[in-house]
Amino acid sequence: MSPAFNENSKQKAGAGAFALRIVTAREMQRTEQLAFTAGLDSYTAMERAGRAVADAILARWRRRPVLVLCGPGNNGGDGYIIAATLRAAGWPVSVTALAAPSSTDARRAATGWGSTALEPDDITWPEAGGLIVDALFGIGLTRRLDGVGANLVQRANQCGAPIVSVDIPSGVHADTGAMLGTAIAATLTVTFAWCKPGHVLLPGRTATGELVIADIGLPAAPLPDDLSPVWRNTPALWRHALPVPRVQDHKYSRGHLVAIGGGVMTGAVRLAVRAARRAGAGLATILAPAAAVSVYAQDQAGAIVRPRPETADVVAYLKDSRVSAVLIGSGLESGGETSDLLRHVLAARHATVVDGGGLDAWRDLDHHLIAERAGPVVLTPHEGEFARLCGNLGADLGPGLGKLQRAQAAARLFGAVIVLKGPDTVIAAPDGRAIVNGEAPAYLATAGSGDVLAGLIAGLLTQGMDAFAASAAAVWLHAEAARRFGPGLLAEDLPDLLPKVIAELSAAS
Ligand SMILES: NC(=O)C1=CN([C@@H]2O[C@H](COP(=O)(O)OP(=O)(O)OC[C@H]3O[C@@H](n4cnc5c(N)ncnc54)[C@H](OP(=O)(O)O)[C@@H]3O)[C@@H](O)[C@H]2O)[C@@H](O)CC1
Ligand SMILES: [K+]
Repeated sequence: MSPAFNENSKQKAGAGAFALRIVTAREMQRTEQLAFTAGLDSYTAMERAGRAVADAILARWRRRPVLVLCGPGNNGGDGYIIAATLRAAGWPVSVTALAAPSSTDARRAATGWGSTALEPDDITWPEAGGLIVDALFGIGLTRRLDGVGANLVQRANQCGAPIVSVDIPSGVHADTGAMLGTAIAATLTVTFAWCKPGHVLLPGRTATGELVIADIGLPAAPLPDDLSPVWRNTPALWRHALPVPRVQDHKYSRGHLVAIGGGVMTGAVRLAVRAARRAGAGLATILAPAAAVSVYAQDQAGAIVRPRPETADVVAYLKDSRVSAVLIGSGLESGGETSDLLRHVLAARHATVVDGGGLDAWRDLDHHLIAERAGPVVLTPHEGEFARLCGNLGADLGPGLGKLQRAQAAARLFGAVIVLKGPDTVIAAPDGRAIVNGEAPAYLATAGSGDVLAGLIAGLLTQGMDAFAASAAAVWLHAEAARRFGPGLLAEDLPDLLPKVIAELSAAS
């Protein structure tokens, strides 16, 4: 397993993995408190935060009229520092205050700004050639925006000037990415120390625009022990674990994947198996209903296709010690036969990817079978499948449970890696680790692309890669292949794009 996935302190981690962390608002606040206890002055932190935002603005825009919207908390405090810094750089700056500053540091920053703050009714909104700084609410936002605050957000979004958000667009929930009533649509967001879930999960990711993560000297003390192990998905986390064939390898030692083929929707497993083979699986065998054998056999000359007239044939085949992973569910109907097959597949104790119809079958499994199985399991639901799989999972944790927390809860419940798919796919492990993939291109919203992903995960698993790392790697490779192809992408295109993406990663490591 990657050391990056285990890091829990700055000392233990490579700087790269450390910087990729995603922390909740509460974790950020605790990190901040530890730093203050260790001697960091809280106003110094605010000054650094404000200057970091002002620097990002000065690096991107030439002198122009700027309106700074300040809220009552420390986010507003940052806003007064930004206003004073831009004024000192010669910019025409005006400030409006939603309410008087409510913290000691924010009051001090407002005093430092020194000039009058406009009443919201007296604002002259900048045009496209101006700039707005959104310092209304940061990670301390707890309630829905309404009244004057909501009105300021809407007017700012409508006025046509680019908006720079301080820490997070006001109105976005830092832990879930949800919009609390309404939210700023930023061109640029400057956050501090680490990214928050709200920057990478939709709709917060769209509201964030370009994201800059500024170093303001935090953490300045050892991290809280129980900081949740969550990262943004990039190759730094798993590149070193990608399988590379050794000189003595043969097809079985490179990994033998068995895919359970369906009788009608044969395309799913054909796509999946091609992706697995392109990812390096030495051999793929499709166990297909007798009537569909010729369809599978005509598609890929290099894959083995065997009939499976009875479930017993599958059971016997999976006893072969040369099988190293199983893919079940792609193109299978939910219901009796699939449930029966899934029970037998799990009993065979291989690493297993469960997709499509297999996910409904998983829901109906006896829980002792889930607990007793030995092989690692990856479940790959999209939101609809997740809702059927998990029902109101997490409802007891509060109404605002986000995608990240839902995936983590499901992974713990099932003891399986969950790949909760979408434009902001979350990969969660049973031990609480999670990775958010924030960069999937919309071209992936096409039939069959989920089958390719399931096959790609299975292809990496079958070569011995850890289930969590294999899932994160597959999600990233899948998105990168799609990004390179661009418009007109078909799921059929994806498998053959993989070798180049993988080769470039391997060459760069
Ligand atoms: N983390 C760091 O390292 C550093 C963080 N820094 C900065 O501090 C920010 C966090 O500051 P923060 O904790 O004061 O919270 P913030 O976001 O200003 O909001 C709290 C205020 O809003 C109010 N309020 C809440 N919801 C509301 C609503 N719907 N409608 C109306 N009001 C509402 C709430 O009122 P209350 O709930 O108390 O009644 C309170 O007055 C952080 O994002 C970053 O910018 C840097 O300065 C230094 C380093
Ligand atoms: K903000």
